[in-house]
Amino acid sequence: MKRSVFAVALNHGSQTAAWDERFHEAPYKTPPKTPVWFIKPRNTLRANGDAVQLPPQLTTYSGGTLAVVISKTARKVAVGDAAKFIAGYALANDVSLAEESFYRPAIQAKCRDGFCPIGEVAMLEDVSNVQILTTVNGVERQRWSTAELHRNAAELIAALSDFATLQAGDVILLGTPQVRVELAPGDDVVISAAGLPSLHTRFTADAVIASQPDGQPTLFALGLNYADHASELDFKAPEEPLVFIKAANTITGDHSVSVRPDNLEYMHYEAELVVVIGKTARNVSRAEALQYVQGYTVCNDYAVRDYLENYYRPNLRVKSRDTLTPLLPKITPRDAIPDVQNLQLKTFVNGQLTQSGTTHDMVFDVAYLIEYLSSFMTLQPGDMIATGTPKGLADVKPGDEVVVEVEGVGRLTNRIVSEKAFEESLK
Ligand SMILES: O=C(O)C[C@H](/C=C/C(=O)C(=O)O)C(=O)O
Ligand SMILES: [Mg+2]
Repeated sequence: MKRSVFAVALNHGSQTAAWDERFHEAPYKTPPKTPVWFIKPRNTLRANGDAVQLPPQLTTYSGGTLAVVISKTARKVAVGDAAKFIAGYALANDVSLAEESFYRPAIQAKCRDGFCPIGEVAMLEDVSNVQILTTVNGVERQRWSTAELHRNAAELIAALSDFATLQAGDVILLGTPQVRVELAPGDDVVISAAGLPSLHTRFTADAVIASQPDGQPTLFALGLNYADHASELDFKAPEEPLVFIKAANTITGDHSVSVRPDNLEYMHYEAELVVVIGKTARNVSRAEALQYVQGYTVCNDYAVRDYLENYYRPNLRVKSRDTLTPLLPKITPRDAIPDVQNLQLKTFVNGQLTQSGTTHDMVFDVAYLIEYLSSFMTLQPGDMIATGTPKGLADVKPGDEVVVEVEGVGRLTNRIVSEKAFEESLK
């Protein structure tokens, strides 16, 4: 079962209380209006009883929480109907480094190997006031209640399924308090709650051979990885890769439709080269990185900028919407591309060339991105990296035909439809 694991930050009252003053200042400007989603990619997933290696020299925290498991396809679910889409609940551990900022996605803090152990599923009738208990080596270190959460499981299912269709087996972690439990090598951590199987994880300094994760291949994407695109958005080029993750629900195919939500100011295309990982990669050097590439393909990393909030920006509601990541199914083998940093990227809207750039202008090149990501997480065959888009964005409207092209790799065509027309087509 290839599941996606979503999580929400700032959903516990103690977090928003602790950060409230900061959230009224730059770069946040205002407290979050919508759930602050993030993804726990498959390299983070572990089962009950698995050991997890603590990253050396980094203070790491346990984040015991409750997870809701989806029972069947859930699309635009009303809060009152959410119970029909719940298979049960599980205890989980949102393991994390300290979060110094919520502005940009916290990939290094949240997505390291083993940073999401999830226990066995069981049904609970009432989760409005579940006591989540964390013990370390048999001593109680944290106790909190789901009654302290801003949004409950039903509200989170409704909010997420409004833009991302959920599948059976998908999981949502409901959040954690501001104060977390610091971990040390050798710690035996047990997360427990009445009516649910406990979750036991042993944290170690030693290298751990992990079980094969059962999650969806990870789709990484890069923000501002072309200096000219950064400048057209009034940003400086980033000093380290601005990585975000897109969930499987957003991917669609060639000659598909992409839905432009109604009542929008601005939805733009983004022609991008996509790297497909071919071999398990961990701590890979830049010099050897391309040996871990299976090949390349093309995506259109659409963005609905109306929905941008300055929390884990670009947030999932902008970048992980259903149908807004057309991806060419054909993978061009690595050896068919002599120099991946010398490829033309183009976008045509209704036959007119509207975007043109070259992979030579990437701020962080393909080999460096593999070295960077594999330095703190294990990349698996099938994982993909959408490497960013150059200057030349423009709004697209229903009826537009959008073609994105990467020299030597392929052309990807799709058509924009309005949300109204798309919903009509589903009836
Ligand atoms: O505005 C931002 O935070 C950057 C964000 C993502 C950019 C890309 O996906 C890219 O540069 O390819 C955005 O523009 O939504
Ligand atoms: Mg992009």
